[in-house]
Order: sequence, then structure tokens, then C-alpha cells
Amino acid sequence: MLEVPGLKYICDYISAAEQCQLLDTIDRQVWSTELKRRVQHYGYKYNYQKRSVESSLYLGDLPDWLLSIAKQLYTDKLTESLPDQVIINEYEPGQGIAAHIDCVPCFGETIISLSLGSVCVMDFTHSQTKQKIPILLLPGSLLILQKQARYEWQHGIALRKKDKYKGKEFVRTRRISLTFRKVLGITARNEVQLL
Ligand SMILES: O=C(O)CCC(=O)C(=O)O
Ligand SMILES: [Fe+2]
Repeated sequence: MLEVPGLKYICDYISAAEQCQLLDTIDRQVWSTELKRRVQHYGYKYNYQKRSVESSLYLGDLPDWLLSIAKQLYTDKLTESLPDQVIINEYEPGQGIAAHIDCVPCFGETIISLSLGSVCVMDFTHSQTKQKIPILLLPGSLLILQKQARYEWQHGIALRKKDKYKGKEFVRTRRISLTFRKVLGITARNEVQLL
């Protein structure tokens, strides 16, 4: 884990009961089918084509059930600013996400991903050296990307139905992740003033 500088992993950040409740709440919301995997955007809509977030894409404050987690992350000093944007990703077995670095001009220094549902392996690949480090993500865990892990290493999830990690096989089921970010340059307050 410590092999990727700037990467932190926290097990059991939320309890099994909280995970169930959160999944239930997520499944009562509307999913977008604009990508192969289903997504939900909160706070600001991320434009996948333009790789940008604009003030016109402000969706409103985070709903209470996400704001309470965002506040917890902030009070636990896991991030330097209160997250105001969340993307929820759903991965059915076989689905994944291409290796990428989260938009640098769009989002702040800390990206936090909360995992629910299936266990899965996320691969970190150094942009220059191509060194690859797999990380096992368990439900209820947090993955915190800062410094090199945020800016110099790509992260992605292979399109697979099972993962191998340290000699063990993990069959994937449905996984949901919530990524918490701080949008740069635009604030909710500016947005309100514009209205
Ligand atoms: O599924 C995850 O944990 C990460 C998702 C991700 O990398 C992203 O939304 O940028
Ligand atoms: Fe990402």
C-alpha cells in the first residue's frame, strides 16, 4: 500500500449496517446511462467529453446523505477542504474504468473513493515508469489519493469478472463507489450569487 506515495487506505470506514443503508439510498436515486457503467453525479456534473466541470453544471448542494459523509471526511482531516462534488459509479462484474488521472484543473488535491459491494482490485500505474501496483479494495473502505498518487499515478479497474490478488481469487459481484472531490475555481456561493 505504501508503495504508491500519497496513497492511503482505510479499512471499515463505515459499518456494514451503514453500507447497506447507503446502498439502499443510492438505489432509490436516478442513474445516468451516459456511460457503459451507470453513474450518478452530485454537486456538479462532470462533462466526460470535455473532461471539465463548469459553473453551468452546478446541480445544487450535496444531498444530506452525502453531505454527512463529506463532513465526516473533512472533520477526520482526510481532506483539506469540504468535498462539494460526488460521482457514484456502479460496476457490474466485467465492467471497469480505464486508467486515468482525475482532471487536474477541475478538482482539488485530494480524491477520496468509498467502496461498497464487491471486493475489487484497482491498478495504479506510474505515468512515466509504467510501474504497476494492484490494490485490493474492500467494501466499507476508503481510498485516499493525494500527492504522487493523485498526480503521477493513473488508477483504473480492469474489465474482468474476477480478480487475483496475492495468489487468491476474488469473484466480482456488483460494486458501487462514491468519489468525493472539491471542485476548483467555482464555489456554490458564486453560483447562488449568479442566480
Ligand atoms: O471506482 C472507484 O473507486 C474509482 C472511480 C474513479 O476513479 C473515478 O470516478 O474517477
Ligand atoms: Fe478516478
